[in-house]
Order: sequence, then C-alpha cells, then structure tokens
Amino acid sequence: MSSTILEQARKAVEGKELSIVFPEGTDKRILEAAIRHNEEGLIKPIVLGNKDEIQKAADENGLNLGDLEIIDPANDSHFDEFVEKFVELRKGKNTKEDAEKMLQNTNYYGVMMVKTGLANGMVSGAVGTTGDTIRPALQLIKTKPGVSRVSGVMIMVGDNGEQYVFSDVAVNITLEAQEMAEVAVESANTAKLFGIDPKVALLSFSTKGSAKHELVDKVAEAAKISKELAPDLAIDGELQFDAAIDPTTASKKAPDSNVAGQANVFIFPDLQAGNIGYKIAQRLGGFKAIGPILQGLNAPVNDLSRGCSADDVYETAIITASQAAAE
Ligand SMILES: CC(C)(COP(=O)(O)OP(=O)(O)OC[C@H]1O[C@@H](n2cnc3c(N)ncnc32)[C@H](O)[C@@H]1OP(=O)(O)O)[C@@H](O)C(=O)NCCC(=O)NCCS
Ligand SMILES: CC(=O)OP(=O)(O)O
Repeated sequence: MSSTILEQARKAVEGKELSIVFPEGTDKRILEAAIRHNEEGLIKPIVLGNKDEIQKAADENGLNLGDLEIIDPANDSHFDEFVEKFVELRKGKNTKEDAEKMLQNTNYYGVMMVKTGLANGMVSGAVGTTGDTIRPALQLIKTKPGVSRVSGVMIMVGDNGEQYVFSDVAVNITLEAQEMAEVAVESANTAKLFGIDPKVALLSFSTKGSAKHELVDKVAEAAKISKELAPDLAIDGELQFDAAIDPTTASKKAPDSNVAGQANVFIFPDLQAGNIGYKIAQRLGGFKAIGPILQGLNAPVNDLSRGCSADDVYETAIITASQAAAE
C-alpha cells in the first residue's frame, strides 16, 4: 500500500484501541492478518467461526493463534440478544426464525457486533462474494443520513506514488443521475479522508456533448446535480477518460473545465465500467488497488476482493479502523 495512505490511516488509529471483526475465520489470509494485528496491537482483531475449525485451519497453515480472540456465534452469550435486536431492526421484514438462521452466518453476526458497538468495524469478502458480504450491512447498518446509496471506491496507487480514486467499482449496478451525483460527492469526501485533494470527473464516452445519447445525458445531468450539492468542489462532466486525465487532450476537448486534465477522482457511469476499469488499471497498468472501501454506511464495513492477499486484509483492517476513527 502507498505508505502515505497507510501511514495516514495508522496515525488516525493509534491509541484508540479500535476493534475489527473478521467473519471468515478459517481463511488462511484472514488468520495471518488477524494474528499479525493481534501481535502488533494497533487494532484489536476478533475472528468469528467454529473454534475447532479455526484451530484446524491454523494448524494446517503452520499459524500460531496465540491469544487471538475467537467468537463462535453458535455459542456466544450475545446470540439471543442479537436475535431480538435483529427482528427489531428488520421491522417486519424478517421473523425470529429468520434471525436465528441468518445469525448463524458470520457476516450477519459480525455486522450485529458492529451495530451494537461490540466491534468498531468489519472486514470480510476474502471468501464470499461482494453481495453476500455487504448485504447484511446494507440491511442492518443502513446508510448515513443524507446518503441514499452505499457505494464502493478503490484507491489506485501507482509505482511513483500517484493516487486516484475509482468509484463506484463495487456496489451499484446502475445509478440514476441524482444517485450518481451523491456518489460523486461521497467519493470526494473519501478522497479527502485519505489525504487526496479531490478533482472529480464524471466519466462517459463523450466529452461535453461530443456524442448524443441518453446515457451521456444522464452523466451530464449527474455532473450538474453534483455541482449544486457541493458548489465548492472541483467537479465536472461528462468527460472521457483521456480528457479527464491528460492535459493536452483536455485543452482540446474541454478547455474551460476546472477538472479536465487534472482529475484524480473518477466516477464511472455504471458498475460494468467501474469494476472492469479498476481491474485493467490493476492488472495491466500495475496499479495497487486498495479497497473496495465502502462509503455511505452508518459504520465501517469493508469488502475484500476474493483475489486479496494477507497483506491486503491487514491493510484493509487499518483503513476500516481509520474510517471508524473519523466518525
Ligand atoms: C449490493 C447488492 C448485493 C444488493 O443486492 P440485493 O441484496 O439483491 O438487493 P436488494 O434490492 O434485495 O436489497 C437488499 C437490501 O439492501 C438495500 N440496498 C441494496 N443496495 C443498496 C445500496 N447501494 N445502498 C444502500 N442500501 C442498499 C436494500 O434497500 C435492501 O434493504 P431492505 O432489505 O432493508 O429493504 C447488489 O446490488 C449487487 O450484487 N451488486 C453488485 C456486487 C458485485 O458483484 N460487485 C462486483 C464485485 S466488487
Ligand atoms: C472488488 C471485486 O471485484 O471483488 P471480487 O474480485 O471478489 O469480485
């Protein structure tokens, strides 16, 4: 990870004794990261799962659990209280029987720990899909006031330390113009949280009307709304990627823009573009991808890519704790 981002997150977390829950306790990468955190003491890791299965996974991978805290939802003293709270939070959408079943799933249990303050944040998704990982948080932790859609950004870090925010790469398959505008403003806030001065480009296959299509109109409308939502923000669209990032192209395609040619926060028009876009930058461009970092939730829960390494898990936990520290 870029030392700047990690150092910034570390500083935000130091001395705060924040706890992060890891629901995928039998995964080697999760265990490695949790053990490392337990030894270092910057944050307090809590691992979920059946204790015998976790011990077996540790033994098979030559890992020493030490005094790592492990909670087995099936035998935890908070289980009954969580069932009651779950039913109350779901307001008629799930029964007590549903709650008892769903809380056997460690992602739901971890989210309830965050919701009830027993943990400050959660990191999961090394094994499960994004949908299965984040649905419990969407259902129980919900969005912050004023935010209608949770979304996910990747911070892309190049070899020379250059940093870009790509959004939404993780959650919303499509967005309406108003929602896209909100995601653009939230993404700028996330950029600021990690020390990036945001210049936000709403991306399209068109620059300032060079192509005509309803999809282009939607991005242009989102740019207009986002300027109204955050008048002090440097934000513009619709822009093609080359106009957004390259000053020479920008001077030809969008000479009057205060963002074109210098954008560092890229808002993709839908999830196909965003998810493919970040993986191209990562796999062909050699950029390190940090995230997805979820934004807009009432408490920090972060997803991992299933292709993550133990280092990614370790770092995502620090990022998650830094989001908790900022609340
Ligand atoms: C996120 C996702 C799983 C939600 O899908 P879903 O569970 O079928 O969605 P539903 O419409 O049933 O919503 C489930 C709950 O989450 C809420 N929700 C869904 N998307 C949300 C969002 N973006 N922000 C806030 N809440 C959201 C719904 O309001 C609903 O809440 P409720 O149960 O209290 O009514 C789905 O949008 C998805 O699969 N996205 C793509 C994930 C992915 O594969 N990314 C690529 C890899 S990172
Ligand atoms: C973020 C992401 O694309 O996750 P995965 O690779 O697990 O689908």
